[in-house]
Amino acid sequence: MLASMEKAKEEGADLVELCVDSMAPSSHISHIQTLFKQRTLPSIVSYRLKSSRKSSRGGCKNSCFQVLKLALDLDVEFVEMDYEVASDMSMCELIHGRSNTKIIVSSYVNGGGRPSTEKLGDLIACMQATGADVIKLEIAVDYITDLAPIFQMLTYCQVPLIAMAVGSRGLISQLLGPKFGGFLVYGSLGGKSVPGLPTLLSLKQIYKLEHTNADTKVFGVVSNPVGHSKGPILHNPAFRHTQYNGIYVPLLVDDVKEFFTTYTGIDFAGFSIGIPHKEAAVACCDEVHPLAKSIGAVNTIIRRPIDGKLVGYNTDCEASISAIEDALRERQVGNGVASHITSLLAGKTFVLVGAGGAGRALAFGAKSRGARVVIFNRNYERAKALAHAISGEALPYECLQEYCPENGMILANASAIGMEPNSNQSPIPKEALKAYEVVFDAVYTPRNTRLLREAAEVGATVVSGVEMFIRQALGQFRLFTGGLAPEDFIRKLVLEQF
Ligand SMILES: O=C1C[C@@](O)(C(=O)O)C[C@@H](O)[C@@H]1O
Repeated sequence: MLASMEKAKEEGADLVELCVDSMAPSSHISHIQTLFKQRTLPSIVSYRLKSSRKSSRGGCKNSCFQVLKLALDLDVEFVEMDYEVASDMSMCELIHGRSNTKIIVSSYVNGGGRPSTEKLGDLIACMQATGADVIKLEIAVDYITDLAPIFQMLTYCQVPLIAMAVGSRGLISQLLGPKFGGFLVYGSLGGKSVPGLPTLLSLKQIYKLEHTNADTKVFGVVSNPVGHSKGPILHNPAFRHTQYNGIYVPLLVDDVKEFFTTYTGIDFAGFSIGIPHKEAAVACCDEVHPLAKSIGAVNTIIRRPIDGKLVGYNTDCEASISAIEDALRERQVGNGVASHITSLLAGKTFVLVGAGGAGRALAFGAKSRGARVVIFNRNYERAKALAHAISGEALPYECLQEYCPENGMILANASAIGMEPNSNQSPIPKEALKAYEVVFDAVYTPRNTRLLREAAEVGATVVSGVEMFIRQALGQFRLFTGGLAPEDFIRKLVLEQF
């Protein structure tokens, strides 16, 4: 524990929690005393009866009392105990007789479904009556929307409150804790990923929560899965660079409609929309930009400050098409062809894999530049519907590998094939790539997908999804902040991090 404490110090922790219940039954009290005395950071000494291995056999309560009393005697900064322990008469005496130590009383709430603010309020009042200085609620949540009452409690509760929502959908209970007035935030040590817990390193290096306050605007990427998104490592530093008071967080959303009808506050200011929500999110907007409307997919939603209305945009279209056009232009210049041709895609065959949100953006973009768009998608019906919408062509997915009406075509993968953890996959065999002049992959994790590697090997010009990612994010940043995006800064940052 002392070694971990040193590690926490190196990673920038302000204080650590010493979960003594994990060591108490087997360790001699003198070892615990040594730990308390030799602590090198302010500490919370916690002893949970519920998680203790011996609790059912009794005796543990004694050990709990003994350890907590020792922590109080040694003036450890915080002592944390279960509500049940704090309500015990003999503990009450200790709590009221303490000198410098602050008491955290905690309770685990697992009601199933969204907890009501009334229920939480009542619980907090009872817990406060024990003489607690700080209340901690650990809450099991099934959906990200279950966190709304917790943010309300954090905002309005008069007592210092720690909220910790358990599980991967609970992550923002930590990241947005300080914005809503939470007393402290937990992070995991050593970059270790624990569902629902940010790493301490990400708190210090990416989110820098010390800069957030009640006025901080909340932005985030609404996606499922969401862990792959590099949005947080781009937008958070960019906000700081431009001195914009915002935070950008991963939002693991199951039901996009419910998300937008739950988080209606003006502080939830803007969103990137990722897989698989780009099409469903259109219906959540009060207004949709004409381009996004014709595409039928939004990847950006902002809450308009003047009236709180949700306005949807699509920055994927311009981002992906302009990246492909730039690559074509460079290739032509490399081949000694004049560089002033404006409609580089006109008359070209543009083979698109995928007919979801990103696929729709590419299809509309390519069509608007005069390309002949041919769509392949595992779900053929969806391919046909998109082809119909843009007056393009759809072919069965099985035909992709033989499809070769001409050479010098453009291939764009807008499906998730090849995305981590399935990075050994590619939508098309290497041999078939010889028919393509430019190959684009919307997948950006990994940066160099199997498709791009193989395309480069057969001599195609490749366009990475990272380029699309950067360009769509530049567009989003402008919409989020109303100001210019620091392009050079963002490019450098993303290329360093990928
Ligand atoms: O497709 C993407 C990527 C993204 O979903 C992300 O992973 O951060 C964010 C979206 O805005 C964008 O259109």
